[in-house]
Amino acid sequence: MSTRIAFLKGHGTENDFVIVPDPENAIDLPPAAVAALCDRRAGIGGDGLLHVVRSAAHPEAKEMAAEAEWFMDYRNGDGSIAEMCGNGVRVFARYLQRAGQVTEGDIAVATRGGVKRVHIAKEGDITVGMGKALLPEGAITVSVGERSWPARNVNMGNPHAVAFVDDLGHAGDLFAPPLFSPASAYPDGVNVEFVVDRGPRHIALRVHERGAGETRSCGTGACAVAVAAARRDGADPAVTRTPATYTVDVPGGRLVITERPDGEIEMTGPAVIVAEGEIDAEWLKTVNP
Ligand SMILES: N[C@@H](CCC[C@H](N)C(=O)O)C(=O)O
Repeated sequence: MSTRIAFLKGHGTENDFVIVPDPENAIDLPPAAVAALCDRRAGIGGDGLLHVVRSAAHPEAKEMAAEAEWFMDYRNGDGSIAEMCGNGVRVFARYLQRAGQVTEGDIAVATRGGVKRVHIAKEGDITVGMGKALLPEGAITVSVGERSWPARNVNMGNPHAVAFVDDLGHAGDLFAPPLFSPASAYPDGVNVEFVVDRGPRHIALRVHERGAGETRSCGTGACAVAVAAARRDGADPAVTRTPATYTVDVPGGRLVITERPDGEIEMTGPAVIVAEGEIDAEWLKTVNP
């Protein structure tokens, strides 16, 4: 392996990522190396890492290679693996565009949550087909300190608990993960969203992400809260045959989410590459001996 490894840094509504292009899947990135790269003091810093690999070169993506040339091997900032990242997939597409691997228009990206269709507009935002939400039945409770709320279980490929609150400040500092019950609802942990109304079909959230802590945005989380809000508001596009669009304000910006009558969810938002550089492979070896 060369002594320098290329990286880029990007964000989508301030959900920020270290991007490691590795078309042939030649770079060893165990959890400790990912956590070190995402460390905001001793590393580059990021909520997560986007390992950019050709689908054909990755054992988890080979079967998607005919449909999608590139695989988003997404990792959380603590090194754990997640099924899907909505902001990440937009940033991933922006990277491919900047690298000349794709042009504007429609592309497909393989993820652990399946192949996602991405539209890169000529200027500005990127739209992702996020698939359908699953809404498992069962009462969920989310707690922070002395406060508890009923929550909606929404699966966007990854798990979410959505709690409507009176005030986003009631979620406290979110330094520790919110508690949830029953534990059996989320055997692999959960992303927790706290939501308030801002106006008709306009909501705002704070999120505590599994594997990252409180972040400035979560794309799958924004989709989960839009679906939970729609059901609460009596808007089920499958029943009304009318798309439901929600504007979701996150601490780092704004996402627009539309659920169509067939259940497919589209998310539109920005994706920005802010820097590129080189990782010292010798340093990486010290955190990944
Ligand atoms: N920030 C992401 C979600 C990343 C994965 C999540 N932390 C998990 O573990 O499920 C997004 O924009 O969707």
